[in-house]
Amino acid sequence: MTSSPTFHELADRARAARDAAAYGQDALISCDRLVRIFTADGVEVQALQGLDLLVREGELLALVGASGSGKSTLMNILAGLDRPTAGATRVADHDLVTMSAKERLAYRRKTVGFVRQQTSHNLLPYLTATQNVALPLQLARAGGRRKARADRAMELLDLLDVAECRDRRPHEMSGGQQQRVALAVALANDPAVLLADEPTGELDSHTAEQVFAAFRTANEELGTTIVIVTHDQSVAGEVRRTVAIRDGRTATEVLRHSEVDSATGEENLVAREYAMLDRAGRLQLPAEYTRALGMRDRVALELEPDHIAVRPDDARDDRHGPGSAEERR
Ligand SMILES: Nc1ncnc2c1ncn2[C@@H]1O[C@H](COP(=O)(O)OP(=O)(O)OP(=O)(O)O)[C@@H](O)[C@H]1O
Repeated sequence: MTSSPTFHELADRARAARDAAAYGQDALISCDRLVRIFTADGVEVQALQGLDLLVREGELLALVGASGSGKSTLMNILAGLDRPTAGATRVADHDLVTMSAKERLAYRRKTVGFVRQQTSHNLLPYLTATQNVALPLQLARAGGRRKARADRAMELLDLLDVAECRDRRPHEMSGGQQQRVALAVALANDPAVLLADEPTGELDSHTAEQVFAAFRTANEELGTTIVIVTHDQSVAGEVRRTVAIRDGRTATEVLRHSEVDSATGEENLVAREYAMLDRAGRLQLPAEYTRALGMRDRVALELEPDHIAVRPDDARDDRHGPGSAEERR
């Protein structure tokens, strides 16, 4: 039997709860129980169902998930293009729920950059690469005079390895070049966060690799925090953190770190899968795991000294089932 806590223990617990950092305090992006409900033809679709996500400054993170799991909905909210139905979300100290229309416009121009899947949606067709990159600087009234803006544009095109496209219009560039120029446009105002929704979705694998390398360069050289939605396994497998969304919630995460093999001296990327535990204690187990063990509806739990064991329901028969004679007693 557990003894009742002493007065001092209770006082310590109260102090610890008070001093505990508020959720997401240190994060650059924080999504707290985000809900987004769409109503189409009288039917409600819950695109986000209490999604929690924290992203630290400087991270390069991949978001993966089946079609319809809520990835684009989340990206549109983070980009300031849409509002959640409920929940809280902050990006670089901007509260995306209470923001006024004017603040929202400034947020979209200065705080976030966005790269879309469709190459044709990212660039203005009648402007050259340099002019496309200089435009957001002009709109944000940043970047100084015309010459200074052109210099900044050239610097970015150079960094992303598309300097040769400086005087070309989009139709004179390949799909991969267009996406790298689009990345330069999105980075022009030095955004705190760069969002990309399937930026390599229309490209062949070799070109996709080059475009992804440009994202990595932006992250490493400019320190930009990047969130990329992708179906591309080679992208998802190369970042340090991949977050999987399922049914409008963050379900699992894969974290990767380098380890040096002591025998060969070779550096390998080691991956480990984690499940997300929300503040209500809810956990989503990967479907492959529960299917493999035939788990559904109810599972057996055991608290061990250093872990919690989750096992198939061993009482799934009439004697012990819900409403059984034993339970009713
Ligand atoms: N404007 C809208 N009106 C009604 N339903 C919507 C709207 N936008 C999204 N949905 C629905 O919300 C759910 C999540 O959609 P979302 O586009 O976020 O998924 P996704 O994970 O990005 O999918 P995909 O990988 O196919 O792009 C889907 O069921 C979708 O049909």
